[in-house]
Amino acid sequence: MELQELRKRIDSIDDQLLELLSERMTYVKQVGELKRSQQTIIYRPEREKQILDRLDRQNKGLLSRNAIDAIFLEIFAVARNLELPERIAYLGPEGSFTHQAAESRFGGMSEYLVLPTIHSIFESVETERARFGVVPIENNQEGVVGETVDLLREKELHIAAELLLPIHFAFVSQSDSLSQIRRIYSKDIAFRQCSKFLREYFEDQNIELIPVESTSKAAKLAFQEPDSAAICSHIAARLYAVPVLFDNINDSDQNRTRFLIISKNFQNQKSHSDKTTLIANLPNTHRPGVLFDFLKDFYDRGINLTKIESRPLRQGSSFRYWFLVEFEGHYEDVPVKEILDKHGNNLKVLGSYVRIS
Ligand SMILES: O=C(O)C(=O)C[C@]1(C(=O)O)C=C[C@@H](O)C=C1
Repeated sequence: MELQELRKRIDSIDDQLLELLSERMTYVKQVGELKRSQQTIIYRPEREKQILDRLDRQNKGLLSRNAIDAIFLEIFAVARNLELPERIAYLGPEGSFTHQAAESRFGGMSEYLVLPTIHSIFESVETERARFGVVPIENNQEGVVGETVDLLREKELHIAAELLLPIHFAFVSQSDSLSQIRRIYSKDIAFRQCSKFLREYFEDQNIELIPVESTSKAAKLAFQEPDSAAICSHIAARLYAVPVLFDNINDSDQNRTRFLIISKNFQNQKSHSDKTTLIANLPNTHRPGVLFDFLKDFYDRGINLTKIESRPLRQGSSFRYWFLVEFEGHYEDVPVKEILDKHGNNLKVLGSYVRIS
């Protein structure tokens, strides 16, 4: 087929897509009105997951699961905006991986509040300046983000969803040739995680590696100084319009960060694969068997634990701990309810949500 004919067909399909999307949005608007009259929650991650799973099962064409997710998550984000525009706070600066994570779930059209600390994200959600907050909780190479875990215990907020972002670094520069590059900006940790690439391409050159506070600042500097380069996220490269010379330069392809979407007064309905996060303040943990007995309650009911993290109680000079516990299942599942009833006041459920990790 000729190019012109191919484009004519694409145009005709786009017209149909637009019409269908508009029709979809008329129903979405009605859902929004229903939800407003019943005062229920707009964001329903478990419903979105159900749609994505169904489309994936039905899919016979060229689109991969990732492609379907990307397209439809953007449609859901537009739909939620139509139902009720909701502000989302994320840990900045703009161009950070948390920004990339927030956009992957809430789309390009949402209103964002960029805040400088994890504490300020929790506060903005607590005071309802933002409906949702996006914070990192752990990286599979570097471990847990202690501040997030501690604030989950301190504040009365809930977990609405989790999301996983592959941490892919890009090498960006205005310069056409590597030999013209004099300096590379990035965060310390990014230099560490891209050491093979740096060795391979820059070992023999006299290049300065300059650590800065964020990879987005690095991208900005690379934009301002043509004889420099930056190692940064895709979103930062796009934000500052610095050309990507090499993509995915990280040593390990397995580097992933897990983020939480936090909210006030949020409860998810059950889906087929949920995860629950809770805080356990067990009394007398210095005595033998206290933690063992608690964990045995999960074992006895065949509940799979996915994470346990101990954090200091910060009571006087003692070494005592509380625990962040995560497991497969929903807080409304009978075996989970039994555990919650048994340990009552010692547990605080932060939420059950669609399991991704
Ligand atoms: O089904 C709903 O509850 C909707 O609000 C519709 C819709 C969608 O676009 O399909 C939008 C937002 C929700 O997060 C889930 C699904």
